[in-house]
Amino acid sequence: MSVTVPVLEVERLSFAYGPCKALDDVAFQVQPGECAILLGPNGAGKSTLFSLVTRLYEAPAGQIRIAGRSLRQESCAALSRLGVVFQQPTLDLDLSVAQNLRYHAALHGLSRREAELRIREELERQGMYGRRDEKVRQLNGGHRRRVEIARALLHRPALLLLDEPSVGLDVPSRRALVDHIHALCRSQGLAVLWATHLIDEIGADDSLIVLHKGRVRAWGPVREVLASQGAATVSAAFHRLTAEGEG
Ligand SMILES: Nc1ncnc2c1ncn2[C@@H]1O[C@H](COP(=O)(O)OP(=O)(O)OP(=O)(O)O)[C@@H](O)[C@H]1O
Repeated sequence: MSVTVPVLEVERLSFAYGPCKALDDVAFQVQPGECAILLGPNGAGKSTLFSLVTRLYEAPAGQIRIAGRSLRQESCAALSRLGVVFQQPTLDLDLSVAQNLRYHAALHGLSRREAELRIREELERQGMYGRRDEKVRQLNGGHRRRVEIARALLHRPALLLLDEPSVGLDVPSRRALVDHIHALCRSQGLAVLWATHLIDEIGADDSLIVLHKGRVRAWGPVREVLASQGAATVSAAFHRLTAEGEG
């Protein structure tokens, strides 16, 4: 019997900024092909968790494994399996789409030939290959996001981290982004950890990780979290889970 290694394993993770406990004994897993939505009110600890998974900060307590590799003990191997789209766009506006992607491919040590093949593949997947020679400045927000996703997937990560990537997008661009990410999970077996405030971005087959005041209040498939809270909607379950401990 084959055992699937989780793409992301977070175990007993805690982190504090001085006296302020930002994460307290956080644990969850994301499996291949799973889209896990990280929901939490302001200050819940989402950015701190992302900073630890991307190794911007070192976790003093707990363990993070990406595709079975410990972020602490095998950090290069672990990080090479990670793609990230930050909330703030990070493309160079004065370079073309292809130039931005080539730069990223070089950082990941891809050969020129391999880089060109993957750039084509990822941009075609996003319907952006015909625009590869345009400067990023000429693209609208939705198209820039697509380029960022193509870039994050260029080195074929097992795990894609999305930090509120739909902020600032209009409704059709947001819908297209949500559909696209879900299609990638299904077709590529990509695992996604997606931080969002927007409950309408959640699909029926996604899983939820609800973080509040640094602790995981619920983790599991959407329907199980709804059932555990006796809630009809994600919004109602979220309000129940995050009202606890207020005041
Ligand atoms: N650099 C810092 N120094 C001190 N405290 C911090 C720092 N960054 C975050 N915090 C605190 O840590 C806790 C978690 O913050 P974090 O930014 O991770 O939450 P978040 O869920 O990302 O919030 P938001 O949705 O508002 O971005 C909060 O109480 C916050 O005030």
